Amino acid sequence: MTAMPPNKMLKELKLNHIAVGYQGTPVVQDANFRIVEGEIGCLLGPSGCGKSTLLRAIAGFEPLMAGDISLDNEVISSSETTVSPEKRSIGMVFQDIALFPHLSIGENIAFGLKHWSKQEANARIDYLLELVGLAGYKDRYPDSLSGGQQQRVALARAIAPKPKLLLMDEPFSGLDAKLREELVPDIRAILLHEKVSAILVTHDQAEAFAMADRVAIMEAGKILQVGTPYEIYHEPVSRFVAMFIGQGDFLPAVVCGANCVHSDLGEIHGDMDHGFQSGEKVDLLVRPDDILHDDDSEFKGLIVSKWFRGSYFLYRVKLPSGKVTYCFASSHHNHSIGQEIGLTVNLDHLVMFPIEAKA
Ligand SMILES: Nc1ncnc2c1ncn2[C@@H]1O[C@H](COP(=O)(O)OP(=O)(O)OP(=O)(O)O)[C@@H](O)[C@H]1O
Repeated sequence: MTAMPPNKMLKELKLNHIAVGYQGTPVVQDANFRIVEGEIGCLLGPSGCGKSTLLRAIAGFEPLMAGDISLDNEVISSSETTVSPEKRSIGMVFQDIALFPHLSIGENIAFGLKHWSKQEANARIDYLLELVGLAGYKDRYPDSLSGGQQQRVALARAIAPKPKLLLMDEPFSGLDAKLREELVPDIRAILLHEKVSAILVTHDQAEAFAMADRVAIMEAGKILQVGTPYEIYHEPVSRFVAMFIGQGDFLPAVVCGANCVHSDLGEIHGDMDHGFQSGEKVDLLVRPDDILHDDDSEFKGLIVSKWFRGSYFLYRVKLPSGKVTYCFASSHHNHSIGQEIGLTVNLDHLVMFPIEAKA
């Protein structure tokens, strides 16, 4: 396979305090985000929070009400100017794959290569088909391909003209869970190989974490936090982010030192200063993997519900205080609802929030 790296790699895409909306009403406000060379970003949030609107603004389909977007230091959108989508060197992949049904796979990929010589375009098509694992499919038609194969072709078509940036709006949501799980790391590997920077829109946390280097969590038109998947999961800046990402519970707790907190789980010592004052009342975030089943532990919980997840059990356990949390157990520890089991607390990174004032 002849490697053909993109000529025009993105250096930086920067969203600077942008507002976007419809009919004069902003639906995204004060959004800041950036991705750099070879990076895959993600806009993650619940339905209706404004992810697609933001993506459409980056693509140039929606004008800005405030702020600006720059691509390699050139402003491509502001409240005064919107460089047209076709002049942005940005490719797009959508949920509804939208391959041209009357064109062969090769012709679909050739669609954005009209200005290329026939020889160069053919070489590019062969190269991309091999890259996406569909060598030999050039003369087939879209309806003879599976959903996953069609999405690979859509990716090949979008990156064929070597865009600086690829925008993907829920590209996997039409595919079944197993296929999605297989396809996501493949697509990430292809983008990294081709050094194409990309932004993915999704409401699926697992997809975001598997795909992206940098994730922006959105709620109601605002970006609440930007970070690596690890930071977002382990260092959420708000209750919303903590609860939107993964499972967990808040336990009432009292601070007992710079890295210490006392809760229904006993006294826990974290691995760094949490910034709260001794004596302060807080809510402590407890994730399923923070509490492990341990036959030898004196600390007990009563199983109130359970899920078999193949390689492990996830239990909901009632603590002696009456609070309920999650607990992990390996898959051969199959206990019944109503049974008491030993628990070990495995929590060294303390995530806490001030107690919310009751209305
Ligand atoms: N063309 C439009 N005209 C008016 N309002 C719109 C338009 N498109 C979207 N909206 C509104 O803007 C808000 C954000 O929509 P958007 O599609 O950006 O959200 P999203 O996070 O991508 O949602 P989903 O995950 O459901 O696709 C919603 O309240 C939506 O109703």
